[in-house]
Amino acid sequence: MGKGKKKSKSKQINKNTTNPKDLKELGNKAFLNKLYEEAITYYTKAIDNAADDDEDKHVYFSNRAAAYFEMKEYEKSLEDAAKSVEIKDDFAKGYIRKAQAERELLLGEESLTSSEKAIEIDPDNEHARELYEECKQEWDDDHTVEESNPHKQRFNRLETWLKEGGSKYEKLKIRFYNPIYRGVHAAKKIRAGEEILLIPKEQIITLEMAEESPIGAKMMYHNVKPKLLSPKHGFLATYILQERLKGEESPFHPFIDILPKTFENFPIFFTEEERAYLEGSPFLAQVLEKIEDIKTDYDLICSVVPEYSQFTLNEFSEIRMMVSSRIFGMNIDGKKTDGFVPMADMLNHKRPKQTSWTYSDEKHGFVIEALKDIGRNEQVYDSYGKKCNSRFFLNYGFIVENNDGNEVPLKIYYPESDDKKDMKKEMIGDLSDFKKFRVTDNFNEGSMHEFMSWMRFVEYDENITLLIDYQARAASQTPVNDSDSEDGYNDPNKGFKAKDLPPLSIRNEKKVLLRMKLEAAKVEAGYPTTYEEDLALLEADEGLTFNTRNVLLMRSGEKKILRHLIETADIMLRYLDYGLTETRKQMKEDKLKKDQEVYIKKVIQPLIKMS
Ligand SMILES: C[S@@+](CC[C@H](N)C(=O)[O-])C[C@H]1O[C@@H](n2cnc3c(N)ncnc32)[C@H](O)[C@@H]1O
Repeated sequence: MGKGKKKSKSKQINKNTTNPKDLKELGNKAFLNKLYEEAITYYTKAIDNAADDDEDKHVYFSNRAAAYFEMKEYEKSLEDAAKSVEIKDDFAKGYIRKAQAERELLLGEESLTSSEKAIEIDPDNEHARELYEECKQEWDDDHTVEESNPHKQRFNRLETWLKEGGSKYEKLKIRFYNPIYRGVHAAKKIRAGEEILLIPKEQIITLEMAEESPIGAKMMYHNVKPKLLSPKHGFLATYILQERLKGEESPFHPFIDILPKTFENFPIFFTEEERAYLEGSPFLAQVLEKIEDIKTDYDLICSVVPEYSQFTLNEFSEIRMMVSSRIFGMNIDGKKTDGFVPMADMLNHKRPKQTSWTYSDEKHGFVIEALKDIGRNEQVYDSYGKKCNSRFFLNYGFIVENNDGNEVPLKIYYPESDDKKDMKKEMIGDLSDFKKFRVTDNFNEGSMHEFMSWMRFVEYDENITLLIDYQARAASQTPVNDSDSEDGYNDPNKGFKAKDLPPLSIRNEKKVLLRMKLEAAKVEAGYPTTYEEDLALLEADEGLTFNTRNVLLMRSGEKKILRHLIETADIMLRYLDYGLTETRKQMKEDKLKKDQEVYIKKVIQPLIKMS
């Protein structure tokens, strides 16, 4: 390419020149000014006018390759770069341009060879070396699993099927991290707002298809749907089980063939030894409940459709979990449905949201759009949402480290000694003895406000008229969502939900904090190991498997929340004994977490002022 000092020379060149070298200079000048089309015109004229023995002919092609590259016309760029090295086969720059164009055209192997050739010719060429290293890294990362691996071959067949069926995802590629764990990466730089995937409706498996399948239709006939605990999962699992039996006869065979075949990472399939790691964790009950729920659904289906027993409970359970880890909820042609979307289901989870998906009636397919720029080779994620690790673990078989969506279930009963509990139950129109919460380690969250409000309610043993006043106020002030209401306000009995109670008194708040500490400590005491011991086990990482490590991450996450509740209760109980000035002074001295500071300002200080 023309260097700076040549620029001034080209200024004097007549634009109508026919001299190839001058035309090349004019082309270079246009190129430097980013006038690529103009540059191409000059280089083309240089090529056309060049004599057979023109010693610069390979440069004209190579420069035009560079201009085409800038215009993202990679095929033309490759053609010119190839021509340039055909003319002069020891031209390193030509090989660099060839490698660059090949890389953009996703010809990984070719770009590796071309960049290697450029280094061979010019070992000191930094640019060639850099390019080669990038191409090599990309190639290695794209080929952790050999082409001959059956998993890889199945995937190649899926891609052929998808593309022949009209799916479009030119900027995406699949990477295998191991034969069974895969993810989607950017094959090229992706810009925010770009549509990166389109899967036509015909390649989507929907709930309706499952309901119309031979066994699905029988299930519908026997009215199983409303009785199933997880109807959509049950029907979609049934569809996959049937199609799997058809083998290559199934129109969805290429998709069904790439679905996971092992499910050991899902807690419901843990061995006794792995399950022992869950001792004391409230999560264990969720795992057992899930096993029971799946069995209940399976037994129900078998009882009305006897041929269902051709599938074992274990097969049903596996596919049922596979469904929950890959299902999409969509609206197709105005109808809400659920289903499998090949390729879209290959995106792994990460927050914050980097892509967004929807079914587009207009495009007649499922589309994914990038919300941010995504660099070449970066992994492309889908956010499965802010969820507690118990949900990720149970339904998807993985754990998010440092997850800010973690929760611990707590059941809070009215105290045995509460002689006003019947009145309270009536007041809120809920006769149950307890309420279930999922507490978090952030008192600023809405769910924690509800929790604290309920604690205040059940622990309140002072002047009951105060609660009655809240009920009356809530009933008269809460606008309804409910369209049945004529005056736009709630039914008086529905107004008070015990979830919007502000701090009531220092005495009540102290009882709340003590109770919170007690409940958290009760759960904590159920684990055979402490939080610190779990952290040490994770740190040492000796003999941990993927699953046992996940359990440790899971249960230590629960303990972290419990610790926060206990620690916050201790701090707040101390603050409730201070005067207002002292709270301010102490806040400066204590190392408080953000939510604890807010709690002091919003709860403790107003209570002290009130007293
Ligand atoms: C919708 S699929 C994604 C594609 C999947 N990786 C595959 O190879 O088929 C969901 C499954 O991917 C895995 N997965 C997704 N996100 C993950 C993450 N952030 N960490 C670990 N595993 C993840 C889990 O096994 C999960 O059940």
